[in-house]
Amino acid sequence: MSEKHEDWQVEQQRVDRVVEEINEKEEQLREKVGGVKGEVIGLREDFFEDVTVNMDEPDDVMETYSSIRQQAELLGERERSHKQFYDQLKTLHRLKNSPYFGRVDFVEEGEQEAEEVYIGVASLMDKQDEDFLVYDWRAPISSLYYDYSPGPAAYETPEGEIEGEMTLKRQFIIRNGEIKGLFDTGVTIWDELLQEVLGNNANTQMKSIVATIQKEQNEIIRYDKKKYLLVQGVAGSGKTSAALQRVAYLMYRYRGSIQADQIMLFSPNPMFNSYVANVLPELGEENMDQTTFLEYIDKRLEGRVSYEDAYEQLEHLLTSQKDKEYLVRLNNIQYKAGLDFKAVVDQYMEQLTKQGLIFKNVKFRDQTIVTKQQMADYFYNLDAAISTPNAMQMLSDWLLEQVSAFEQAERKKAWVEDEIQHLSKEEYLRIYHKTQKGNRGNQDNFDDFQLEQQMLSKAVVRKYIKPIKNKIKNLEFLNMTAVYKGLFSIEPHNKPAQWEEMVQQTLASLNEKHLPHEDVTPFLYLEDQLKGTNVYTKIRYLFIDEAQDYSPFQFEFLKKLFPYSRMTILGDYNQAIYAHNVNAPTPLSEELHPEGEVEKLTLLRSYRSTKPIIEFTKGLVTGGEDIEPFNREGERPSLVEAEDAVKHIEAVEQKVHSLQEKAYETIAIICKTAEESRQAYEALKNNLPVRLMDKDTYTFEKGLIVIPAYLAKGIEFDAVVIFNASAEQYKDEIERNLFYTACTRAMHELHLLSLGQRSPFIEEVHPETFVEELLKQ
Ligand SMILES: Nc1ncnc2c1ncn2[C@@H]1O[C@H](COP(=O)(O)OP(=O)(O)OP(=O)(O)O)[C@@H](O)[C@H]1O
Repeated sequence: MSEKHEDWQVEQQRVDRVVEEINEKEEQLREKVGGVKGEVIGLREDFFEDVTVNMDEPDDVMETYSSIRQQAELLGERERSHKQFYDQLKTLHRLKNSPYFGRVDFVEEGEQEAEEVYIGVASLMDKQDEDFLVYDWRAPISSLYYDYSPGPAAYETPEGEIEGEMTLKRQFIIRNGEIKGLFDTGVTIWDELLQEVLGNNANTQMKSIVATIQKEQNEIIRYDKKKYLLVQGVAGSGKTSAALQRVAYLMYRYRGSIQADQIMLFSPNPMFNSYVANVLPELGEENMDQTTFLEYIDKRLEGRVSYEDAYEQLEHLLTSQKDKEYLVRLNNIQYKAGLDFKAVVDQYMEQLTKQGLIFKNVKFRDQTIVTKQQMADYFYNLDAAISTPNAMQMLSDWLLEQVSAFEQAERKKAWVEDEIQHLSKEEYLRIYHKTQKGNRGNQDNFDDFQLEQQMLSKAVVRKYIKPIKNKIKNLEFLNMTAVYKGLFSIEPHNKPAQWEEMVQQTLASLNEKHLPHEDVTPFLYLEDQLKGTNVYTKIRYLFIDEAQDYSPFQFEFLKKLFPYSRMTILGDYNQAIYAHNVNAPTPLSEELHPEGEVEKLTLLRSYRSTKPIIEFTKGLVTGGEDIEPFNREGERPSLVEAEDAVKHIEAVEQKVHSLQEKAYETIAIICKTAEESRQAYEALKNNLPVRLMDKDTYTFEKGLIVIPAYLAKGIEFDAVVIFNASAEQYKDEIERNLFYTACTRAMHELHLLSLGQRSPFIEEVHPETFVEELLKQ
C-alpha cells in the first residue's frame, strides 16, 4: 500500500461530502419508498372498494370491467415505482460503502479546465441534479480510465469521438466511506490495485472486476460492431470476467430495450453457474439466463431417448483400452462433429422429403387407429411445395381428426359401460363435477339418466384417448430413432476411412435404443429439420463460454436455435478437452463464421496465477511462449515422484497438510477422471476432510475437494494438487489440454504428485520452472 498521498486528506473530504449527499438522498428516498409501499398495501387491501361492480346490464358489465382495469393499472404503476425506488436505495447503499474507485482528470480539446471524473459502480448526481458526483463505470467517459494513462486520450460517444488530454489518473480503495488506498498511475502502468486484488484468496463466488478492468478487456466489454465477437484468451486472462461485465454493460447501454431475460449464457457446467451467480447482482443488475449445453439436451431428450452425455463420453475415452474399438469410436466422434457430416444429414433430409420417413402406428390398446403406412401415404401425398414441418403439422391435424372419430365410436363399446359400472365413488363425483362445470348454463341436468350415461362414457373414453392426442400434438408419431438409423444407409461423399465399422458401431448402439453423445446433436438437428425448431426468438445476445469445447456441428445447431442473437464466443484452444476438437476447428475459428460479420480479439495476459505458475504452465502447450504472466510473485510449482501407491497417498496428504497450514480457503485435488477422483477420495477420506465433486454437484463451496479436471473448467482455487501427474495418466495428445486445464486452475500454489514416472508433458517444460521434491520420511 502506498504512503499517505499528499491529496489524501482532500480526497477523504470529498468522499465525506459524497457520503453525506448519499445519506440525504437515502433519507428522501426512504420516505418515498415508505409512502409508495403504504399506497400499494392500501390499494391491494381496498381493491374492490374503489371499483364499481355492477353486472346487471351489458353496459354495466363493461363499466365494471374498465373500472377494474383502471384500478389494476394504478396498482401496477405504484408497484413499479416501489421497485424503482427500492432499487435506487440498494444502489445508494452500495455507493455509500465505496462511492468510487477511480478518478481521471480530462481536458477536452478546446477547453481550458480539466473535468474531474470520478468513476464508481453507478452514477450519482448532486442535489441539484446538475453535475455528476460519480459516473457509472459503463458511461462513455469512463472508458478513459480503462484505456489510457495520463497523456493524450479519447473516448467514443454516440455522437463521435472526443479527444483531449488526461492530466491525472487515480485509483482508490474505499471501504465504509474511508479511503484505504490511493495510487496515481504514471505513464508506465504499475497496477497496484490489481496486485492487491489478485493476491487475495480465491472465492467460491466470482468477483466483479470493474475497478481493474484492463484495456484489452474493456474492448471486449464495449464491443458493438459485428454480429460475432470471438475472444481467444489464454487460461486466466479474464474471459469469463469480461463476459459478465459485458452483460452489465449491455444492460446499461441499452437500458429500456434490452432486459436480462434477452441475454443468455451457455456455461460449461452447473457448478460454474453458481460460481458466477453473484457478479451481476453485485453490480446492481439482474442475472441473465444461464444454461449448459448438457441441460438443453436433457430438456429435449429426457424420458424419450436414452443418451450418453459429454462427460460420460469423455470418461469412456479416457478410461478405456486404446484398442481397435476405441479408434473406431474416435473416428465416429471426430467425423460426426464436423460439417461434412452435417452435409450428409442435409442430403438425407432432402431425400426424406420424397420418401423414407418412418412413423409409428397410432394404437389404442390392441386396435390400430391409423397404420404407419396410412400416415406415410397421407404425408407423401401432400403438395411437395409444403415445407416438411408444415406437412408434419398437417399430418398431426389429420391424425387428431381420425382419433376423434375413433373416440366417438368407442363410447358405445361394452368395455366403457363396464368401466362406468366399476367407477369408484370419488371417480364418479370427479367426473360428475367436471361435466357439470362444462355444462353450466345448459338446461339439461343429471336427472336425465341417458344424459348421465353419455357424459360418463365420454369422460371415460377421453381419459384414455387424451394421452394419445397429446402425443400426436407433440408429433411423437414420427419414429425418430428409426429415421435417424436410416441416415446410416447413405454413403457419404467424402467417405471417411473405416466408415463401415463406424456405421456398425453406431447401429449397435441405436439398436440398444441408446444414442452415443456424438449422435446427439445430429439427431436433434435432424429432428428440428423435420418437425420445425423451437427457436429462442427473444434472445438478443448469446454468450458461449468455453467455446473451444463445442464442435462445428454443435455451433451450427446453436446458430439455428438463436437466429436473432449477436454472439460473444469466448474460449481457449489450449483448453479444448473433447475428442471432437483435436485438430479440428471450433466456434473460435474465424472460418466457421460468415465473412465480414466476425471480429476476433485475443487476450494473452493471464491474471489468475502467480508468475512462477504461469512460467511452468506455459511450457505445457504449443504456442505457450506467447502467454504473458501478470507480475505476481509466489513459489515455483513442485513435483514429487512416488514409487508406490502407499507413498503416493502419503505424499498427497503431506502436501495438503502443508497447504492447510497456510490458511488457504479453497484447495483442490484435481484428477484426470471421475473414476480416478472416486479412488482418490476413498484413499484420502479417512485422513483428510475432503469432499468429492461430481457432475451433479451444483454448488461450489469452500474447503478441500477432489474433482475431475473437466469439471474444474472455468473455476479457480487458491491451491491445486494434481493427484497423479504420471506418464500413465497424461501422455496422449488428447490428455495434454486436460492436464493444462487442471494446472491452470491454481491461483497461488501448484503441486504435482506422480505415481511412478512423470508425464512426458512435464519433461517438455523448462526444468527451472519447477522444483523437484523428495518425499519426507
Ligand atoms: N482486470 C482484472 N482485474 C482483476 N482481476 C481480474 C482481471 N481479469 C481477470 N481477473 C481475475 O483473474 C481470474 C481469471 O479470470 P477468468 O476466470 O475470467 O478467466 P478466464 O479467461 O475465463 O479463465 P479460464 O479460461 O482459465 O477459465 C479471476 O480471478 C478474475 O477475477
